[in-house]
Amino acid sequence: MANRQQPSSMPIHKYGRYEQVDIPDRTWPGERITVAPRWLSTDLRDGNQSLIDPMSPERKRRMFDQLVKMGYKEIEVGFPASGQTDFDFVRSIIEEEGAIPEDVTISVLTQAREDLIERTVESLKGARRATVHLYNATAPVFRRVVFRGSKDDIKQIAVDGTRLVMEYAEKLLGPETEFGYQYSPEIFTDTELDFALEVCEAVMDVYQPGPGREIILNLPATVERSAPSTHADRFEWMHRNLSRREHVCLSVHPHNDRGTAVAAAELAVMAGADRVEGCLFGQGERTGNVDLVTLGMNLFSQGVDPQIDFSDIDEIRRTWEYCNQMEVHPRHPYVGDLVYTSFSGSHQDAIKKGFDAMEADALAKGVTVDDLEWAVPYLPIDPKDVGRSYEAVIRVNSQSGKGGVSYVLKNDHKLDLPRRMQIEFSKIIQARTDAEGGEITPRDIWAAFQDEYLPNSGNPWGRIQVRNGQSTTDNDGVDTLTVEATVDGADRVLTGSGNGPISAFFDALQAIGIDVRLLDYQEHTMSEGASAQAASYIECAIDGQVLWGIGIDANTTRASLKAVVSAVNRATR
Ligand SMILES: CC(=O)SCCNC(=O)CCNC(=O)[C@H](O)C(C)(C)COP(=O)(O)OP(=O)(O)OC[C@H]1O[C@@H](n2cnc3c(N)ncnc32)[C@H](O)[C@@H]1OP(=O)(O)O
Ligand SMILES: CC(C)C(=O)C(=O)O
Ligand SMILES: [Mg+2]
Repeated sequence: MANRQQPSSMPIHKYGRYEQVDIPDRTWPGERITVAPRWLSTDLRDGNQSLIDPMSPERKRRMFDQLVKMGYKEIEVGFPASGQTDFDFVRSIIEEEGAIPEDVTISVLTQAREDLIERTVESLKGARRATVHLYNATAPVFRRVVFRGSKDDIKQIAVDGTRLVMEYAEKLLGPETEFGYQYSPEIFTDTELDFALEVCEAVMDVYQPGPGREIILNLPATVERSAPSTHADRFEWMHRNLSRREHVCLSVHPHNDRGTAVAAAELAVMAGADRVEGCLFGQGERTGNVDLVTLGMNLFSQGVDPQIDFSDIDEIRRTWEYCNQMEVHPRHPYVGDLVYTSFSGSHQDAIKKGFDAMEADALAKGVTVDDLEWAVPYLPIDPKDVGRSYEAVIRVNSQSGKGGVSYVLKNDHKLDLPRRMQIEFSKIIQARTDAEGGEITPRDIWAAFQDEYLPNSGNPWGRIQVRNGQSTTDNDGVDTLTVEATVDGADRVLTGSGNGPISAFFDALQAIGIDVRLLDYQEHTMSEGASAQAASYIECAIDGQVLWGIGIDANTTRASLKAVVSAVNRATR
């Protein structure tokens, strides 16, 4: 087919191309992530600084406790020199016995300005483990517009800032504090690579990382501008060229301006990054920081332990929504309201078959479904693993087919409809969703099913209602059936004989002018144990119409007779 697209009127001349990196022997495409990187949550700093209404101390504390509970061991808790609120929050968690677990390191951000550095270090007094994180922008436009200085001037800001952090840490923090240092060349992604390296080296010359003295070099995509592959190339280049690499924790800090922060983080880890900074559900400046939940769950879905507990994702989401006063989008990966739900017919069909196949495999292997590798089409993970139920997995509207409707009946009512009956009932539901629009709930599907096939339960309709039946079998295997029934409102006793109760019943119906021929018959138990109910499904040709009926009863013979009545009544409805 010819491409008929036309040039747009968009002002494309305003934007330049992002430079590629010349690294033809790149190795990252062949790497796999087999262990979780170190995580740092910056929800309380980058996330908080981008809120219309920054978190109150109480909200900050709720978020901090949630992050600790999930297993984050590095948490950026604020920008203490920004004002009293952040400073007091840092003091409050340090001063409250046990608020910061022994193995959790808090970190705080500061600009490279002496007064701010002093205040920042002061906020950490008495902390068990604390990192000061210093940043200054290094990209050309920032050098020219913000700092109005040369490359050397900008490098000097980083060098002086690092020296000041060390001096104030020495002066203000006691031996009880295990002190760490992090430097970020802000706007790394727009900084010339050799200059970013030069600044990082100069910072290291001051800080002198070495055995037992790690430095965290965090290379932020402050504004995401490149493809994740180019970002990865830049990381591989830094990873290869940094000196003292074994004493450097190389950290990635993607923002999501192009919507590819998750990919950028993953490829950066493949390219050598040891650590990822981000926020839950992608909160953060503009389009957000990289989403730590998606990253962690992506590992989980590949069989890699994220070392973070997402098993109650709705609880995490509720806390996040409360603290940020924002809502998670219904399509947000792993957590949105609709992400484990299929409306469309072919998806539902495949999901239902997937669940059935998992059950059958588990049965055949003598294990539980949870012991098997997850293999349900259209569901990348088992919703149960994040605390979701299967209730919302399939929802039915006009785009749905037999798979969805029969999934609801099987899941909610233990009725495993034969395939042709699924098709028959699905048409009934389809007619309704087409006529009324919107979604039909599982409760309404069940009401429609009862009304269509089980009219005797609470809603008697149809020509025949059976009350009692007795059958006897003679020595030749001929069944004689006597049934007490109401036929067209009058009490009748029907008798017939055949080579089984169903054919005997057909014979009895023949006597009152109803011609029934058996086409298919299936049954299954609905539960285990002595009081188990059985479901019988019968497909009949009745006076020229082909119809299904269903009967449910603890006795399989009664269930099959009820199924015949269900079909016969439907034929004359
Ligand atoms: C990418 C990021 O997310 S970076 C983190 C951003 N977060 C925040 O800014 C939240 C907290 N910040 C604040 O509350 C305020 O900015 C404060 C209190 C820290 C400082 O406020 P102010 O003193 O009014 O300065 P302001 O923030 O406007 O900074 C501008 C000045 O700092 C300089 N500056 C900016 N960043 C840095 C830096 N990292 N290191 C050194 N100087 C810096 C600018 O060049 C400018 O200097 P000038 O006044 O000489 O032109
Ligand atoms: C302070 C730095 C790390 C930052 O948040 C950014 O550049 O996005
Ligand atoms: Mg940021």
